[in-house]
Amino acid sequence: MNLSLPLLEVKNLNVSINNNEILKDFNLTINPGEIHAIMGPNGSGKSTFSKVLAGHPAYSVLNGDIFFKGSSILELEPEQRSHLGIFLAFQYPIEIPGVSNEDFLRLAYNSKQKFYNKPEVDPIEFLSIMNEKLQLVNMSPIFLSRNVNEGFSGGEKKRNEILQMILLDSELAILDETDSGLDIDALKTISAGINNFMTSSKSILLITHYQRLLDYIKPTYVHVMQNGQIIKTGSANLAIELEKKGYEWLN
Ligand SMILES: Nc1ncnc2c1ncn2[C@@H]1O[C@H](COP(=O)(O)OP(=O)(O)OP(=O)(O)O)[C@@H](O)[C@H]1O
Repeated sequence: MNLSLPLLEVKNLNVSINNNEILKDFNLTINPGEIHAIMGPNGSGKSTFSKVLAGHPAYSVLNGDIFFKGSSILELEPEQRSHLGIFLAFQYPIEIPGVSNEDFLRLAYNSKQKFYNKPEVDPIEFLSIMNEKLQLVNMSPIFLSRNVNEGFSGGEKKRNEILQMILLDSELAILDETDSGLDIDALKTISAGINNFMTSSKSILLITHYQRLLDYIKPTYVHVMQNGQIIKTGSANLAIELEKKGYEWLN
């Protein structure tokens, strides 16, 4: 991988849903090794941005482009984006009744293996891979035999998202309010898992409302989003300032 190339480059992106323009001339560049946090008031377009990156079909890109590792991804299906290295941990992870977590994760893992012409793993090999990953997020193997997210508590769902992220080893991890619903110990465990995942060739985009997550995962940049645009960028200190002063002073 070319480390001098931005991992993600979003240029003048305008996005609408149901004829409502949500992202307006949105620009963001993320280089390998960087952690970016996006904060901002409710409804400012943070989740919309994350879903557009992952290729959610409900959103229309009216203008602009998204480059991942130097190539436009606008025409790519969500699955192709995922194989290329974009991972989105959902704000509200979905339940998949009737599908075991283990089967789901193995399918996702093998689908990526296949994309890169690598051998697929059988259930026994997969379990040995998973045992190591489960420990990283302090999850019991019991969760592998349960159906995907079905009946999981809020925090368990978030933990399961991070497990998937670690397994797929994606280069760009987008974490949408991963800290919400986590108890104090889980926040520390999950943060350690995320920090462990991070390398100089990967990047993380954190969407969060609270500074506390950034005590554990140190951002390179903190951005404030408002009305579909980034209106301010600063260092980790900006998050501390926002916690004290809110968003009003920025207008
Ligand atoms: N299907 C839709 N139809 C109409 N408007 C929508 C639709 N989906 C999202 N929006 C609007 O887009 C705007 C941005 O929503 P988004 O979820 O991206 O905000 P957010 O910054 O992530 O908010 P929060 O901090 O509350 O999670 C909101 O005003 C929302 O109502």
